[in-house]
Amino acid sequence: MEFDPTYYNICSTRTVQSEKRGFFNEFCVDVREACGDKWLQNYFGKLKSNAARVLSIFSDREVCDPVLGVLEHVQPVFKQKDALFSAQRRAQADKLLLMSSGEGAGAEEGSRELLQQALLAANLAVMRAPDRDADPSIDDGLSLALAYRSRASILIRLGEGEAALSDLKLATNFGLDLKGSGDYYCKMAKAYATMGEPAKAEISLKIAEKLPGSDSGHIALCRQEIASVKPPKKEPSTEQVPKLTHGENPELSGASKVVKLVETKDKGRFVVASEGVKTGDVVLCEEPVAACLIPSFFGTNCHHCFKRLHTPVSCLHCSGVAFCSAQCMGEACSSYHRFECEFMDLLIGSGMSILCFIALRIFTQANSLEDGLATANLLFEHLCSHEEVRQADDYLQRSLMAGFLMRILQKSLYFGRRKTEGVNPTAVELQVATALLGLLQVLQYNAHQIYQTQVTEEHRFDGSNTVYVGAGLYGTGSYFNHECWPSVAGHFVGKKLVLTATKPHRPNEVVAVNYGPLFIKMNLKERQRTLRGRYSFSCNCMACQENWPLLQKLDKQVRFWCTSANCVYLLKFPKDLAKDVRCPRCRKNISLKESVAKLIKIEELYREAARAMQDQKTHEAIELFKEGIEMFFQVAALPHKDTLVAQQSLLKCLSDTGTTFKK
Ligand SMILES: C[S@@+](CC[C@H](N)C(=O)[O-])C[C@H]1O[C@@H](n2cnc3c(N)ncnc32)[C@H](O)[C@@H]1O
Repeated sequence: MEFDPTYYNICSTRTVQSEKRGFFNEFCVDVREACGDKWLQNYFGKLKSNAARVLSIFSDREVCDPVLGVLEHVQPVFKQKDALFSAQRRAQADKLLLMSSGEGAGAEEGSRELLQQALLAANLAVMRAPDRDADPSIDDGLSLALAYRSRASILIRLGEGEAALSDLKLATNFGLDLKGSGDYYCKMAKAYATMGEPAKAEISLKIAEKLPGSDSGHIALCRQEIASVKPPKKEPSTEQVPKLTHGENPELSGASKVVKLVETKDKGRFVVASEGVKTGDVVLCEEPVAACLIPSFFGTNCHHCFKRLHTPVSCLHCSGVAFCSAQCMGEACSSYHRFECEFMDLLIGSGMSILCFIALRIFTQANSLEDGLATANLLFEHLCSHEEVRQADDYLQRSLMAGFLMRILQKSLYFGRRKTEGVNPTAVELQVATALLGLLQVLQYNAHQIYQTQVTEEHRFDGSNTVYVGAGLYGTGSYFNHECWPSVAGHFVGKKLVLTATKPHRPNEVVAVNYGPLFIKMNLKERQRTLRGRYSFSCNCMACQENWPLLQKLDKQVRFWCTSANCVYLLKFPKDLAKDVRCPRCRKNISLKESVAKLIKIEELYREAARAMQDQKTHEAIELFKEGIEMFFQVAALPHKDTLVAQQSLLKCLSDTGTTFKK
């Protein structure tokens, strides 16, 4: 397929700027107008290195004025804390909690509804409350601690003891002197009771009794209440980190020993089976080098581990991001978030893509500036960036983004206190901007979308949905090439990328992922256009070579392998099973009776697996699909409608063992 530069540019632009909205777009347009075509094509477009490009945008007179002019104005823009708002939400939460206790018998539903509303208000109170003593004019500087305490009471009523205990602990951490109060130990006792830990509940009550001036009446009432507590049934987590089949490959971190890396001139480096891979083998289980949550999920998912939020814990300085636990908050705030915190709304408002967030994160999460530089340079050196197809416009846009991100780092004191407030980069700042430009190039071709599965209350599969919550860069995951029908299924456990074989692979057979265009949904021409534009290659996979039809146009046809030893020829379903067929390749007469019998067995396995899915027996379904698919590839080849559906269903089941959430 011909290279289409206009389409390539549209695709490429999207990887820097996710939306037309946002000031970064205007910034690019202004710079583009100022520099003119001649300079862009004849000078900038001919520069040979990222260092030269970055230096050029800061120093060439054709562009430096608008560049410095805009970057000069970079200032913190973030969601501030608001103690008054927090106190109001807390009062609302307390009132709703009180109202829920007033609901009479038989009004359990209504009470639960009120408690859920109370929890929402308390969550807002937590998110907007400033750190201890940051605003002493309201709540004596204790808004945050009070918000946690209020939320703990609601959680106890909701039967969520563990979360309540964590909030009580946070309330004391943020300044409430609760340890001398009988009420605190009574709350702890109730929390333990809902967790099914009566011994710990009793110890808490005993402590309450021993406190000076303890209210024995209140404690007795509490004991009574606890006696009638029925700990709610806890749904066991279905999330599992699988083990790599045959252990980790010492030469390919995160990958199994059943695969290896090879390289060819036309396909670059890619992963193939080493000895042979069976259906269901786990070939990759890898943490990202860096991963970022998409901004539209900042209110619903943990900024650090991407888990769905229930009782958020806030950053102590901004209200823009939320964490699922104090631990995630601590890890993020002592690392990348301290640099990103005050600039989050500016970054979002710029309209930059998720890939730009990842580029920035590689620096903000590093232990030191030197580590950040080393990681970024290594990634640029090792991952594909397709410098050969990049146009001058594209380089300019990416260089401007690199400059903007470097400016954010300057303003967030990533480089320490600077001698001047001006933008003009120092030598090391230029190195960072250069490395950022390199990252923006490799991320375009190597980042992975991160998914979670949304399941309904009623059923794990019926009505389930795949939700794209973030993106990440995976060191080994980046070496998997594409095919229009992948041979592995990808799912995520948190941010871990797991790839599982969905068919058997012979030694040296490509282990391929899918970059988006699937043959079952998109025709050959569209796929080729997308892959050319987005990933700069022409696909030559079997689905493309043989131009397999879309799933809806696929009939029930199946092609069987010739059964004579070492012959690799595909034969149509025989017209008369009683008769032998002649293979045109090996010229032998063979019987396909056994192959057809196996196909009948395979179809039965697929049906059993589908029934297991209907009964929500995920692991049973996985085993049945694995057995059926493995058997299919012994006797026949794709495309075969039922096997394609079985492979897709296997992916659904595997995703169900990863990160899922209920709405
Ligand atoms: C994520 S990287 C995969 C690793 C890459 N082959 C390398 O050497 O670094 C994506 C790039 O690999 C190449 N690629 C992926 N699948 C391919 C395929 N089926 N045929 C040819 N090139 C492919 C394209 O250049 C694409 O932009």
